[in-house]
Amino acid sequence: MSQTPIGPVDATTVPRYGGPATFARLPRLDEVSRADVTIVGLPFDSGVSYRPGARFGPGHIRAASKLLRPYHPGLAVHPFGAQQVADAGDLGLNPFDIAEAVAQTEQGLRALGEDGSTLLALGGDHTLALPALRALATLHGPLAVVHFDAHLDTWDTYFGAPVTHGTPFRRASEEGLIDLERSLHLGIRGPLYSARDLDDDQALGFHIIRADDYETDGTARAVERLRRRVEDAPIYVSVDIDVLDPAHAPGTGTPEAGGLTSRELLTTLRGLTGLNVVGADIVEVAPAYDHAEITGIAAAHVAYEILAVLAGR
Ligand SMILES: N=C(N)NCCCC(=O)O
Ligand SMILES: [Zn+2]
Ligand SMILES: [Zn+2]
Repeated sequence: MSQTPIGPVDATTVPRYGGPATFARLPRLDEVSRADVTIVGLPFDSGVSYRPGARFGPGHIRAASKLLRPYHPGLAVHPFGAQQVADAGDLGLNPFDIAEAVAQTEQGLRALGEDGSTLLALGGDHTLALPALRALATLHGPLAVVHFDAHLDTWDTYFGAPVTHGTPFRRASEEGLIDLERSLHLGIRGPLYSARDLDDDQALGFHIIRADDYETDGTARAVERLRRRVEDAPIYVSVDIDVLDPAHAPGTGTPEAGGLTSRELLTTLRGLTGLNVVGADIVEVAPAYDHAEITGIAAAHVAYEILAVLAGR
């Protein structure tokens, strides 16, 4: 990075509730010559199996990100100062054709990432992890997927449909986009269709750190297991906000009781410091079910935590 990054609008000059509608009031991508990290919205929710509304996620996360400050004390970094972060706005995705929206996402992300910029995508539903992995695997080869979710998302089909928000990691596994020796789910819990769901997931090769494991073993142990699993592989971080307990994230489409606290999630993400994160998404934020921006704030802080990890590179 040769120039000083352009950071957020100064909150001592322009109050936080005003200013640009970009993530954290950062510059738009067209206002900087190049971004080290590009934030992009993916407003699409035609792949959901229950409550719709995640198409409004990107705007909600941006609105809830206005209070983020420039210094991250936990990691002693300036997430917006150590690197140029910019907001590319939203991709235009067809709401009536999943296959086309998935193709548009892959193409859009590939275009944004081709200059080496690290992508942080704001969903949108979890279907979008599939085109994101397609785009990034072309650049990096098979990726270690660090997947935070209540759900496995390795189911086969819904109503015969292969590309949905419950199936992205099955399809991506079949396509060879995932390093299945280095991938894991964290926060898994709740009712399944049958015990076979877990067998199928294990047969693909995923490891699981369950929500219950946080209760019995604590967050530090989860971080230890996570780091041992991924080693130095290129990592794709996928955060389905329903990994959080509905008390910490009510604004989502398929909520499950007994989830992580936002503190457990943020601390685990911080544990990715020093690892090779090459891309990330935050998905399933459905603002119509949110209250007092609880879910939006959690998602904005998840993004900030990931940016802080990237700033440490
Ligand atoms: N990816 C999310 N959020 N949910 C998947 C749930 C699929 C189901 O309805 O069983
Ligand atoms: Zn989920
Ligand atoms: Zn999911």
